Amino acid sequence: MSRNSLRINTGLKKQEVKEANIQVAVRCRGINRRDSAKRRKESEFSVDPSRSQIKSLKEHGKTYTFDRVFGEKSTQADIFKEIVAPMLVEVLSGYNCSILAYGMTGTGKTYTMEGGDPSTIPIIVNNCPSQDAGIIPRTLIELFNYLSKFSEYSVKLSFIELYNEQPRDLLSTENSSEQIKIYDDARKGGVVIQNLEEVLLKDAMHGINILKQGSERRRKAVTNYNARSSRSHCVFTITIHIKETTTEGEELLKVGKFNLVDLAGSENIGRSGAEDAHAKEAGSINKSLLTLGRVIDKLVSDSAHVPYRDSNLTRILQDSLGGRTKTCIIATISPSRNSYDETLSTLEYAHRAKQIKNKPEINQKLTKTVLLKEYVDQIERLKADLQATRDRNGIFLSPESWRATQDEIQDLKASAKDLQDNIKQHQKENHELHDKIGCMELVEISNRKAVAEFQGTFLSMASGLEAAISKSKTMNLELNEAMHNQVYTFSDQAQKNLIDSQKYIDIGFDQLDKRRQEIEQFAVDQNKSYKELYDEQTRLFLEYRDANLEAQNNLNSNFQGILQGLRQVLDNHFSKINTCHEKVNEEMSSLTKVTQKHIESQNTTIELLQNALMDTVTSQQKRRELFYSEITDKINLFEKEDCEDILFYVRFNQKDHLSTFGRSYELTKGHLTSLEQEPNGELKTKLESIQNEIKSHSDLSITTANSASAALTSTNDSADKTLERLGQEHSKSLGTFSSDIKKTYSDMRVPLVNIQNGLQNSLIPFEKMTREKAGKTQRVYDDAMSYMQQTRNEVHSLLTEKVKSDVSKKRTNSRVPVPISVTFKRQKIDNEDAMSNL
Ligand SMILES: Nc1ncnc2c1ncn2[C@@H]1O[C@H](COP(=O)(O)OP(=O)(O)OP(=O)(O)O)[C@@H](O)[C@H]1O
Repeated sequence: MSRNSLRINTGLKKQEVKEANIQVAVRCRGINRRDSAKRRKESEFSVDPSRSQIKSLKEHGKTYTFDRVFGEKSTQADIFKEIVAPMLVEVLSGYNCSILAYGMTGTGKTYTMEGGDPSTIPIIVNNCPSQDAGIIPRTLIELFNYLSKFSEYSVKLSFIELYNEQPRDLLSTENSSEQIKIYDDARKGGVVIQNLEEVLLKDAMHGINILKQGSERRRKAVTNYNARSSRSHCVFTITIHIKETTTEGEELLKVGKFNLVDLAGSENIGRSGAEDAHAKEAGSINKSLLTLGRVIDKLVSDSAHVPYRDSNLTRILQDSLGGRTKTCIIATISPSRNSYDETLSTLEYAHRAKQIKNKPEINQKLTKTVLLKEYVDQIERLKADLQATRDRNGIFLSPESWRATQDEIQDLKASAKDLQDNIKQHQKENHELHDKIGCMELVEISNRKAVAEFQGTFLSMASGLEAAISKSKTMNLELNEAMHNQVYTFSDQAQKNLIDSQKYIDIGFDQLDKRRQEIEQFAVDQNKSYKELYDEQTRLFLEYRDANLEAQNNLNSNFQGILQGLRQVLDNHFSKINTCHEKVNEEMSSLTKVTQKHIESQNTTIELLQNALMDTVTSQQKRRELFYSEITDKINLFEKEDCEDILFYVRFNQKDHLSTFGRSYELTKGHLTSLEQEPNGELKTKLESIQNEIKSHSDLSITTANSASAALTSTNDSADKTLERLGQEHSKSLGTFSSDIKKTYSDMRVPLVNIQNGLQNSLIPFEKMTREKAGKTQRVYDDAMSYMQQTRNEVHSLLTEKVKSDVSKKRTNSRVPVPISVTFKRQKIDNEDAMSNL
């Protein structure tokens, strides 16, 4: 083991460098026993390792994308394979690399870096890392496996913690925390940790044992979130030298450094249950993490001044953040609902850090001669110191040590300057605060006025509340007196006070509940009797209705009987009419047949007569034509002989002949007419007799039909009348029935409405009383709340004054009490809800 000064970034040679973003991975562990039982099941984040995303499931929740996301199923081996192994390769090529585990307390930083609790879980099983072994043991095993190929190498490690901002060597056997110093090397650049022990490792197991021992010495405590909560930041550094021989035969040393940093957990002091010294630890942890956050912000915003010097943590990590180191941050989160805010803040923090750009540079390879020269120089320097001390009295230093001391002084001066800058900044902030306080004081005055007015009404409040208020006042006075020393306890007292008020309000609520139960019982009873009454009325109504229905049914069946009889009479009539009709039809068809025969024989006779007449006419015609042709021939002959006398004679004869012929023609015609007329007269007579016969049959049918129809009509009329009468009787009985029902309804309605009104009226005073009680309780509660708020404001203003006076007192680093924010949850008593429950 050698005590040395560890240079965080040494031996870097100038080279073309490319900027590279810090890699950020997020690991979400599974739910464990300590996560709040209520909220264990449903996480408010969805973790998607395949897309390297984490999404808040709340409304308007953000989605965060990282370089890698590991879900609860990811193993230690996965983390090593995907994050650490590639970085180890970089270290072995001569880069400085850092892995930082950051996250809320209890989320698995130490588990990720070191592994499970080594007192219960073995780190090595069968010469292999156990399932729970973390990054450090896996790195050591993998490193020595790799180095076994080389003949000459060295692996050194150092292990320090920063507890309450103070560095402490976890490898030192002495209680030597005072001896470690962190300062800037003005000449070579970088941060130097003086007097740090470095152990030369023989093998991986050696390194793992050292890790175990150092880890045991690390400060731990039990918190609500973690049974072995680390209360310090710790840096485990592995420095590797590998000898290489160039083609020219020159021996070179390749240097790589691996910083494995397990940061203390950020925590909500109230919820982690940290008290007294642990609250102070937590405050210090949060402070250094806050500085880390500010450094990240400044780096991201490319600010000219990055406040690395504001905390030892950021000084040590200076090269890993925005420097020449390759860095990866593993942000650990819990899936528990309880940790939603902390998880969100870790994700925001990690997301911002993703934008930091480093400029990784490979370390210059050292030649054996240079290294030997460095060692020889160091020995010479130490010798010179020893000699100088031996030769003279007092403290004497060699020029080298003198220069180192000078460096340290320079560093201290730079720190002092930074502090002065900080003081100026704080002064500026103080001025601004002062102005704000001025404004607040004005508000305070008006508040006091309002409070004074309120106190007037407040005094007239119920006696039970007065007791609680006077108790609060007493507690407030006590608080004011003890405020300087008991700021931390104020929260508890205020809480108690609040609990007392809450108790009083709870009693009020209990009474209100009781009263409500009584009213509900009353309402139930009323409802019961109302229901009984209603059931009775319904039963009576149903009985009455059933009786009426029966009567109606009887009436209906009687009516149906009568109707049936009437229908039968009608049916008889109709069958008689039908028989008549059939007879008439039969006679009509026989008459039609006879008539048809007469007509046919008549037609034959007419045809015969017409033929005979035609024959007579034709022979007459022929005779006349013959006669005419004889006459014509004779006339032609006489005309040819030109004999007037003869012609005259002939013509005279012809005239005779003609008149003779005319007479015989008229005779024939008359004969014909008589012939024509004779048969026509017979036929007519016959036809007339047939027609008469038909008419008499038809008249008989019509008479029969008319009498049947008249009988039917009279039957119908009498049936209609009977029906009308029955209908009138029925509607009359129905009218009586319905007016009876109406009357029963109206008789029932009045008592029912009265019952309802009675119920309503009986409820009104209860409603009013409940409303008043609820309103009164709300007012009492509001008054108590505003009084508590005023008390809080007073405490706050006193604290502000305290802060001012502390700042003005030489602006020393004296501890300024952290104002505790007391928030009172306002519970609204919903009158509407209270009433609706009735
Ligand atoms: N991925 C995981 N798988 C199994 N157990 C885990 C895992 N992460 C954490 N744990 C367990 O959760 C508990 C808390 O883990 P750990 O001590 O590593 O948290 P931490 O972040 O280092 O807390 P603190 O900041 O308080 O030191 C331990 O019991 C640890 O074994």
